[in-house]
Amino acid sequence: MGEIGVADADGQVQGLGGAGGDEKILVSVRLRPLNEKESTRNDVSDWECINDDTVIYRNSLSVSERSMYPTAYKFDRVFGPGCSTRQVYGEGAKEVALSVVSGINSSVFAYGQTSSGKTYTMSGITEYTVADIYDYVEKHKEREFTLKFSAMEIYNESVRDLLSTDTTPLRLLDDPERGTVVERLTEETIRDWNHFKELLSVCEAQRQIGETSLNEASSRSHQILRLTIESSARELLGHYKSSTLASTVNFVDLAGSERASQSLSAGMRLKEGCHINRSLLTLGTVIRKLSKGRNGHIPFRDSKLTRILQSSLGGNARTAIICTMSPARSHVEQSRNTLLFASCAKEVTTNAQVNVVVSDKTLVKQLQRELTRLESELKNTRPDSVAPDSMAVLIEKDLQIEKLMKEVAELTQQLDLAQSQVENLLQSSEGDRASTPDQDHHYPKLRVRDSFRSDNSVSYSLISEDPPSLDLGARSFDASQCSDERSSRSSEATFIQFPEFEESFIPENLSPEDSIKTSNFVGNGIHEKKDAKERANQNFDGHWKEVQCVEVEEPTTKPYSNSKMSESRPCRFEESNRPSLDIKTDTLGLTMIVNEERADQELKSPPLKEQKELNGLHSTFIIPSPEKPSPWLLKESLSESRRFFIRSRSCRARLMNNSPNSHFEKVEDNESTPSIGFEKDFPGRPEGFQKKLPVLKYDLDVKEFIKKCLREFYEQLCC
Ligand SMILES: Nc1ncnc2c1ncn2[C@@H]1O[C@H](COP(=O)(O)OP(=O)(O)OP(=O)(O)O)[C@@H](O)[C@H]1O
Repeated sequence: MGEIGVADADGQVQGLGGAGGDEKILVSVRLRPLNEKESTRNDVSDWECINDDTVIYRNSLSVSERSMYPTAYKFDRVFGPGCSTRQVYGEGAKEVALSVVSGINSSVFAYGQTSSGKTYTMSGITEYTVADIYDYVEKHKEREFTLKFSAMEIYNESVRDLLSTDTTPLRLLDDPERGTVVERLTEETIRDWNHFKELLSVCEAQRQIGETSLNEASSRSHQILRLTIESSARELLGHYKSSTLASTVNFVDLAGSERASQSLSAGMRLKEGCHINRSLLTLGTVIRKLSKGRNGHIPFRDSKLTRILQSSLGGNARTAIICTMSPARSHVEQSRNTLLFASCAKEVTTNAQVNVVVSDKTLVKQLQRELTRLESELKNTRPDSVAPDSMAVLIEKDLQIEKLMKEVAELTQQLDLAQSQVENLLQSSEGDRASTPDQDHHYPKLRVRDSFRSDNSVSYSLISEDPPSLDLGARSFDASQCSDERSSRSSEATFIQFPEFEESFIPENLSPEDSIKTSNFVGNGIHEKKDAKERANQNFDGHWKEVQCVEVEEPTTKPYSNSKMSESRPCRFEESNRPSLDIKTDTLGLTMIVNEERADQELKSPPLKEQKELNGLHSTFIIPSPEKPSPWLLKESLSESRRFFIRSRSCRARLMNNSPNSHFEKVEDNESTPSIGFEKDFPGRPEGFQKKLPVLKYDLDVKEFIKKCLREFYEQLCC
């Protein structure tokens, strides 16, 4: 058999013999008639069953006895001397005993003093029960029953197998499911009624019986006859169609308590009596404690009797106790003790359950079904019920961090490259300037506000990766000429210095997006963050729309033989051999593409517009130096100072002082003209710029900002 389970009794099981659950032990009292010896002694009967449940002490009690002992005892059922054993069985044990056929454990006890009729009663109850079981089996052909019988006795606190000739004491084992188990206890399957009777005879023959003064065949041991019934449905119908019910009914014939003085025991009988009384005392203690509830320690293990009967006394069993007593006055004290025991037993509650035994095959099937169900639940609930756990969040965060780190690394690399380029350019520029005589300190300082910078920021320079090619038929512009020494050394020169204005005639409606392409753009130092983009967008158009031409009146002596300037259009420079194709100038890192038509349109613009543009440039982007007046503010004095802004053929703004020989540079319109790159035009690193570069911090915010600006500028400039 497989695992033993416990289930609540359902209707089917109840129909078989009774319901389980909490219930009190069924306690009955049986008075036997006075036996021959008692009658011989003229012993009188002081006990009488006045009704079915009450027994009274008829003899008059003294005053002291009345305060100590009650005169009436009430139980579930009392049986007088005239009641038969069948009646006792039928009314005091049958219901409990037959619960075994329903899968409920049950026990029937006989408790009383020696010679009170325990063996006499229990022998009858056992046979009646087995007979009724057989009768039940005969009436329930739909189920297949198996009856197994075992018998043991506890003699002098040793367990012995009554169905075996081996007198070796049996060990008691504790099974977590079945409770106390007697090891190697013989269990015989009852074939039929006769077989059962034979087994009973074997037990009777094996049991320790001795002669005492009170009983010629006194039982000197506690006998436990155990009948186990297993049943299963022949057809797999009903709730327990695939299960087997297994339960046990115990018929317990206890050894009788005795007084050594009364039983005249001595020697072996005295020893037997001591063990009997000790185990009965433990049984009484257990019953008394159980009657007060299950709190505290219950000394089941203090004797083998209570240990074996533990489940029957307070566990998974229905229990009926029949207390036998002699009505003789001579045994009144023993009878009171029996009634006291019965009174306590009446309060004990047991909790019987239907015992379902699952076969190994059925158990495997059940486990397989349960496994399938759990797997299905797991599959169904996983997508819905499992929320993103911490691991998923961490993985996502790690991926984000990794992505950001890559971006930061790229930006850092770009910044390093740009900074290196700037350093190279600055060194080159400084080298050129160091080799150039200080001849431009008289030039008016031209300041163009850096729209990308705040007042306290490092200049935001536009540089070209390659030296700008300025020789597209245009005159070159030497940046060193348009910046005086003081301004170039000024720590406040945090502005964009346009060394060249390759294309001044940019159509007014030409947006940077369609007119400017960048070959390289590197921000050297950025301290503006959030508003940089906005200001860049706002001012970018202004730079290239309004800073179209900065010119002053034409010098008296034209320095360019191949150029002519229009007097009526002072800002105009008409070039006969102006390139017919787009003018491409890599200036400040920006390549400006203006086609010829647009340039012509611009050239044909009315002077008023140009003046307006010039004013706009003046008011917005060209800030006169506080040290020196700007040429357009001192237009009248320009002739005197001989400072001019002239326009090259490529509309390059050119700043000239009054020393044509030293400041006018004639540039031939040929391809061989050495290009004056940014490295030459760059006036030198502003002091502020030099100071602030090292403090650039590539923290995440700056890099993110740089990345953002770069990306937007690229998108705007390249589209
Ligand atoms: N109800 C009864 N009607 C008639 N005779 C009875 C009844 N009960 C017991 N007897 C008789 O009393 C005698 C003793 O009975 P029994 O052996 O059953 O007592 P006991 O309690 O088992 O004693 P012990 O504890 O010593 O074994 C027997 O001869 C038995 O026939």
